Amino acid sequence: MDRPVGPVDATRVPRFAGPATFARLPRRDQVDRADIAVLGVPFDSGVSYRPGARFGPAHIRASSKLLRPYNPAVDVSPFDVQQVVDAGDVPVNPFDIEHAIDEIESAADMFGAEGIRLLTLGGDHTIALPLLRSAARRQGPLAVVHFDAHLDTWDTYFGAPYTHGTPFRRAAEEGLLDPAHCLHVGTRGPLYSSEDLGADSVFGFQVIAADDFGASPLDAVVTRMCDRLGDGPVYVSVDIDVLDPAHAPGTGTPEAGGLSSRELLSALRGLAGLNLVGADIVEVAPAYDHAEITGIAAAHVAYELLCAMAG
Ligand SMILES: N=C(N)NCCCC(=O)O
Ligand SMILES: [Zn+2]
Ligand SMILES: [Zn+2]
Repeated sequence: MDRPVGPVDATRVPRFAGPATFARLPRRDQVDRADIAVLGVPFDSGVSYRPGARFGPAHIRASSKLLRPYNPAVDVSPFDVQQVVDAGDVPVNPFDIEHAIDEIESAADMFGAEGIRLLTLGGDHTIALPLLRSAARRQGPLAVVHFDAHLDTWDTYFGAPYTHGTPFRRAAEEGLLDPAHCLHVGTRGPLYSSEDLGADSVFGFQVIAADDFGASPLDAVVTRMCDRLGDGPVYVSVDIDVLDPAHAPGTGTPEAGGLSSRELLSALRGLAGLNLVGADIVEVAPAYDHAEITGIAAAHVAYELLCAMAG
C-alpha cells in the first residue's frame, strides 16, 4: 500500500498560506483511500444557552495549523500510520432538528460503509445522537466515554427531546449504549435536582467527576477509565466545556472548576489501545473565544484522539 499522504510541510509552505483543512491534511477527494475522516458538522440549533457552535468546525480547523506531524508524548506519527483526510462539512438543516439528525446519521453511514472511522467536529452536543446511531448500527451497543461538564442525559427542554442536553438519554433509550461500560469524565456544577445523577446511572453511566482529578493521580484516573470501558467498541465524545473556562472560554454553557487542557490531553492519551470506533469534539463556539484558546485546545484534543486511534 502507498504511504499515507500527510499534511502540507510547514517548512516549505508557510502555515498561513496552506490549505484550510484540519492540520493541513489532504481533502477526501485528493486521495484514493481514507482510514479516518475529520468531518465538520456545523449545527447548533439544539443549544439551551449561548449559540454559535455552528462555527466550531471552521474555528478548530483554523486553530489546527500549527500541529506538527510527530507526537513525542506517545511516540506516534498519526498521519504516517493511517490515511487521515478532511472530509469537509455536512450541510445540515439549521431549521429542523430532526431532519438535521437524519442528515448527520446518513452522512456518518456513508463513511461507515466504506470502513472509514470518523473524528467529527461539532456543532453542539445534539450531533452525538446520530453519530452514535450510525456507529452502533455497525458495532452494536457502544461503550461511551463522555468528557463533559454536563451529564447530557436530561429528558427534554421545553418539551423538545432532541437538544444538546439530552443526546445520551435518547441514545440509552434507543439501546445504542452498553450500560456496563459507559462513563462521564469531568462532570461538575449545579444540576436540576438530586435525582439527575440517579437517573443517569440507570442509563449505564459511571462518573469520574472533575474533582476526582487532583484528588487522585492521573494514572489512577486513566486506569479507572480503561477498566470501565473494557475491550468492546468505544466511542469518545468530548464536549470542550469539560475544560475549565480559563482553558476553553469559547463555549456555550461554561462551568467553573473544570479540567486543565493538560489533564484532558493526558487522559486522552490513556485511551490508546482501546477499540476506538469513532469520536467527536463538540461545543466550540468561537464568538466567545479569545486568542484561539478554545480552538487550539480543541485542535490538540483532535490530534491526541488521532494518535490514540492510531494505536
Ligand atoms: N451539552 C452542553 N454543552 N450543555 C448542556 C447543558 C444543558 C442545560 O442548559 O442544562
Ligand atoms: Zn457540556
Ligand atoms: Zn455536552
